Amino acid sequence: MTEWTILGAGALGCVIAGQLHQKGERVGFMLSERHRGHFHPNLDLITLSGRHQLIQSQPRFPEHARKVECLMVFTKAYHVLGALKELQHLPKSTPIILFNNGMGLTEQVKELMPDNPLLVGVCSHGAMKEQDWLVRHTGKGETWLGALNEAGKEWTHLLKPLAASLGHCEWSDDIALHQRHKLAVNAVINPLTAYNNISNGQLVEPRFHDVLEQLTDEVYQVIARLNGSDAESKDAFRRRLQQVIEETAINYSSMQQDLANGRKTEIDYITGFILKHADGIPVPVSQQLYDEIKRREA
Ligand SMILES: NC(=O)C1=CN([C@@H]2O[C@H](COP(=O)(O)OP(=O)(O)OC[C@H]3O[C@@H](n4cnc5c(N)ncnc54)[C@H](OP(=O)(O)O)[C@@H]3O)[C@@H](O)[C@H]2O)C=CC1
Ligand SMILES: CC(C)(CO)C(=O)C(=O)O
Repeated sequence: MTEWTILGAGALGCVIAGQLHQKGERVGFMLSERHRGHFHPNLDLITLSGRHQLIQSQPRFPEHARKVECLMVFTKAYHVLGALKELQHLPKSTPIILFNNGMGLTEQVKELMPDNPLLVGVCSHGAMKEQDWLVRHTGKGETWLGALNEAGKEWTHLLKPLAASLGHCEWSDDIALHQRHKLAVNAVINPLTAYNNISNGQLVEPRFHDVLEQLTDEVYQVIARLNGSDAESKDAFRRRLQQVIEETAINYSSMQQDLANGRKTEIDYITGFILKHADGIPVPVSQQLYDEIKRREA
């Protein structure tokens, strides 16, 4: 049985680790430097039903990389390259699955890890870190897996244990399409909620009607052009967006939380992607939100 190594023991990484562990899978955490020399308690995962599940796991650091059998990367997008660079001893045969939100890292990861099987996971589970080693699973979602390079295509067998543990996991031959699908929702909800310091549900208030409409339109046009014949209709995108807003109404988006807590956001990989691919499509709202959030981040 393959051991899953979780790089990025934050909210989502811990929730996925917990679900794998619950199904009897072997799981390990590859920790960041700040954890070295500290006591590592068992991970306390609060499941969707509110039950506490304690997960015992052997903490690992980059010098243990040569033993890693399958690496799942759950760091924020801006930490992915730095975290991978630390794993100099990672075997070239070890598959690496990137789960970060946003896009724009693919080429750099391919350059950095040219021999490893590379995959992407697009995951819509919800997770919240309440404190170090205490994580809450806040929403059940889907997981899509796809290859980033030829070697990655040999790892479709990972689906079975992932589907058994996560409730859903399917293979996609066009994983970038799934990434853009998710990115489109994030590119509307995240910067607007972060900029206005509001919960997702507050976006339906009349004062946000016009800006929400305009941003939805900008993001739709950019993503629809990239998706070509696979593009959803604008109404379908609106309905999907509305559904996420309703289902996560009481939640604060990850970007709102990052900005409100003085952390770096993933704006470069979400709104930054929209700006980069606008290619003549006017995107004034996206540009203004991007500039303002970058200014506040600094
Ligand atoms: N939370 C959610 O519901 C969802 C999140 N996502 C995406 O998943 C990704 C992770 O999100 P989330 O779990 O919320 O983020 P968190 O900030 O909670 O977790 C990220 C973790 O990465 C760790 N990390 C950073 N650098 C390194 C390193 N060099 N080596 C090892 N670990 C490192 C951090 O460690 P430490 O701070 O301890 O040093 C932190 O624990 C993001 O891209 C997010 O957008 C996608 C879907 C849902
Ligand atoms: C779907 C959404 C917007 C939920 O808050 C999210 O993925 C995020 O906050 O990053």
